[in-house]
Amino acid sequence: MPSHQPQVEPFVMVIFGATGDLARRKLFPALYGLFRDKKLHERFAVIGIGRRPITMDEFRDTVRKAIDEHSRLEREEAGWADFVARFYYQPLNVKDVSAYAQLGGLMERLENEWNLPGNRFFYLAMAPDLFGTVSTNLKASGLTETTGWKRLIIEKPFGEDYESAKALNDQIRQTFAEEEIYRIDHYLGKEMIQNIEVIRFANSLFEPLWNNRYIDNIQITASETVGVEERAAYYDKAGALRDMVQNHILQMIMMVAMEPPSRLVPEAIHAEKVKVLRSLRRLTKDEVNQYMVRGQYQAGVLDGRPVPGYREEENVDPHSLTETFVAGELYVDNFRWSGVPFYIRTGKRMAQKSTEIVIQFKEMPKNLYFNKNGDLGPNLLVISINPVEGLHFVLNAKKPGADNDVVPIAMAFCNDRGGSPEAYERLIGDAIKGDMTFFTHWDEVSLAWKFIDPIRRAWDQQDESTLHPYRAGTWGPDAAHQLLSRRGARWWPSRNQGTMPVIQGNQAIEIITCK
Ligand SMILES: NC(=O)C1=CN([C@@H]2O[C@H](COP(=O)(O)OP(=O)(O)OC[C@H]3O[C@@H](n4cnc5c(N)ncnc54)[C@H](OP(=O)(O)O)[C@@H]3O)[C@@H](O)[C@H]2O)C=CC1
Ligand SMILES: O=C1O[C@H](COP(=O)(O)O)[C@@H](O)[C@H](O)[C@H]1O
Repeated sequence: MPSHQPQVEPFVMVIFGATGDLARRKLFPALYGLFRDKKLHERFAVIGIGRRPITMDEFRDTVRKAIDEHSRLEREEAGWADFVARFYYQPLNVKDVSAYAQLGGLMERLENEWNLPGNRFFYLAMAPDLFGTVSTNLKASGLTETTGWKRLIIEKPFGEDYESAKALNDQIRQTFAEEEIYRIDHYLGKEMIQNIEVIRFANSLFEPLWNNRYIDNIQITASETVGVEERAAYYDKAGALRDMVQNHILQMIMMVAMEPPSRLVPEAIHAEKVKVLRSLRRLTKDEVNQYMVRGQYQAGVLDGRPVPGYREEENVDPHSLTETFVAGELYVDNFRWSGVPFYIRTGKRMAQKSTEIVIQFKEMPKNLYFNKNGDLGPNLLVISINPVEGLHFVLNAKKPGADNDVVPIAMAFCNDRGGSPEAYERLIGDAIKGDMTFFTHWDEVSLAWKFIDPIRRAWDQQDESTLHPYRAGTWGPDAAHQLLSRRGARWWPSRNQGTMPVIQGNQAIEIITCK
């Protein structure tokens, strides 16, 4: 959470890839939400770029449909004309540097018409192999020479390994300085991810316990029920390790494990996050299969309907060895976390959509109380990120009315306000204010790849025998459970729409918490 409140200023935003899926589903609705909540300056304009030769009116129609279908806010006629009048379209092939002159002409015209001071946003919402080209061509055509500021918002994936990410970064840095580059990781825009810092650093309760003396293990789950959908061309090359672990999962580890920053400013926060990645234990080739598990979904049943296996999906190589599931036991080798396993798991076609972080505290030094199964469950702090947003603190207490039975109870906070801004809306709003707190610094990207690359290389050299199959609709392969059971731990069941089943002995106890 930034302590300062930067001002919003007038700007022109150029969206490269404005006729694509991301623009339609996320970017236009985000701009509409910001507009409706009066978080944009009254003077702004948006230029959409794509190759297809559509007119400005057709483009505005696309924006309207996008908002009707995907906005968190119902579109209102009042104010609509004012909003949509700011959208313009310029057909352009981004590979053709000579075509940028037309874009420059349009930008200058709009800057005059809307009395804009030359603040320029360039949003790269297109295939990653075009990121570098656009950046280079923007400079070559002089569009980044401006009287105001210039900022680049760039989508994932940022490279496919350290070398390619570095090459891309070097290319972009020819045009934009690090403090002008806003690398999106949409997980950092999620309400409860942003809340992790607040929970940790605004409560004196947690800081003394937030270390290897009191925490037994940390579990991070990002499970999905969807399969590869229409993204096979990208996903079959990327796999879950690059798609989810390199960015979102490592970001969650950084948020949980970082030291308190000296001040709530982006530089101080990034510096602490980077230290976590520097302490993250890198795996040697021989250690990879000891600490990491990869899996691939097979046909199964989800929500009562049969779903195909990964290799049967459209446009997937029928012999693909791409992992759709990753689990791992990671270590942050510093004073605070030495010896505490960070268990991670992420996958497609799993039993539930759930993004959740569970902090499991250590057992009492001596148990005076037992529940009827003869044990006492550990205290848990559960941070629910998606689809439920909330916080559960699981404690032990006397079962009401019973003499000696102890049951888990939960102190819960549930964010069920509904209609709160989505990740993209928060992040675009931050970028407009010039607040980089929840964007990824190059140091984070590069260190993340340096952690991922040896795992990727090891798996790329292995055959099918280390790719664990799992049935669609389950919690992944057995090997992912064995990662924990060998240390006497287990994955805590995901909280599901308001209940948190806690398992003690072999019995699941439902703690009713939120509606
Ligand atoms: N879709 C999503 O939910 C998410 C997407 N992303 C990332 O966002 C980026 C965009 O993804 P997405 O919107 O799905 O992609 P789409 O394929 O749907 O859209 C691609 C866009 O790029 C334009 N385009 C392609 N080539 C050129 C060119 N040579 N010159 C000008 N415009 C071009 C297309 O316009 P036209 O066809 O008119 O040329 C289109 O507007 C990717 O980096 C992706 O990884 C990240 C997270 C989620
Ligand atoms: O970045 C990505 O994230 C989504 C999952 O995001 P969520 O907000 O729904 O948890 C994932 O489906 C996609 O493969 C990946 O590229």
